[in-house]
Amino acid sequence: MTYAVKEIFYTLQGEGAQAGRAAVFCRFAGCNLWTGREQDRTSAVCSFCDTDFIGTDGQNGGKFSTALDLAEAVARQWPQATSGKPYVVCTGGEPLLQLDEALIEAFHAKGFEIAVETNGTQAAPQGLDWICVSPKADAALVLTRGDELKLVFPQPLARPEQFEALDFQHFFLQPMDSVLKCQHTREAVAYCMSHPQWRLSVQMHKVIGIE
Ligand SMILES: C[S@@+](CC[C@H](N)C(=O)[O-])C[C@H]1O[C@@H](n2cnc3c(N)ncnc32)[C@H](O)[C@@H]1O
Ligand SMILES: Nc1nc2[nH]cc(C(=O)O)c2c(=O)[nH]1
Ligand code: SF4
Ligand SMILES: [Mg+2]
Repeated sequence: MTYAVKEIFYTLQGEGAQAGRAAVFCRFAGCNLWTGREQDRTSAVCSFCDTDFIGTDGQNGGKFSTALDLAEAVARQWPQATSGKPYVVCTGGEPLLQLDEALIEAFHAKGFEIAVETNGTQAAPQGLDWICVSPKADAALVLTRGDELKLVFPQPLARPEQFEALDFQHFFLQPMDSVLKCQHTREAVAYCMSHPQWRLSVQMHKVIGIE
């Protein structure tokens, strides 16, 4: 299996229950809900994406012909001789189009705890340590259990009530980043205050200006 990776970088997780934790981000190229091209955005199933996931031309990106090659490239970004469990966040694009059990084994063999950020339209392979599902209106949800459900808000056709009974430990609303971000944030705050099952996820990395 060849893995197409847009970029690999070391930063702090900016979102959800693990926000503030040091992590290597492995951003896979490609998504099943948008081509990534601006001219296709309005007709895409997912039209609010904040990420460039086309191609393999980002920092440390490339095509990796084996799971070991990719795991080594990720491990090179983790600081040497530190305390704390190495942590990799697999994202994209849609990581579950590519992340397979061979790669999970290779990351584990390098000592990594493995998280995934997924749109929930694909089944997850065995062995992941942290599953964050972010459902999208108009895309059938296949992955209905995990560690956190992080709903970009508001999506008129994907309301929090549709997901509140699913099997997740944490439920987050993440204000949709767009020209209306401030309004979306106020609406998410109001929803969390009236529905305390839900917590607010502010995209911390954007606030503090890190990757
Ligand atoms: C770029 S996606 C990649 C992973 C996967 N395809 C997914 O959608 O979960 C990473 C996270 O950013 C969120 N996201 C994407 N665009 C956003 C936006 N405009 N505002 C807030 N969150 C956004 C997604 O919902 C997801 O939780
Ligand atoms: N710092 C930081 N945290 C993140 N959490 C999820 C991200 C993503 O794009 O999947 C992301 C990201 O791009 N940067
Ligand atoms: S599913 Fe994720 S990567 Fe794909 S377009 Fe939507 S937010 Fe972006
Ligand atoms: Mg991001």
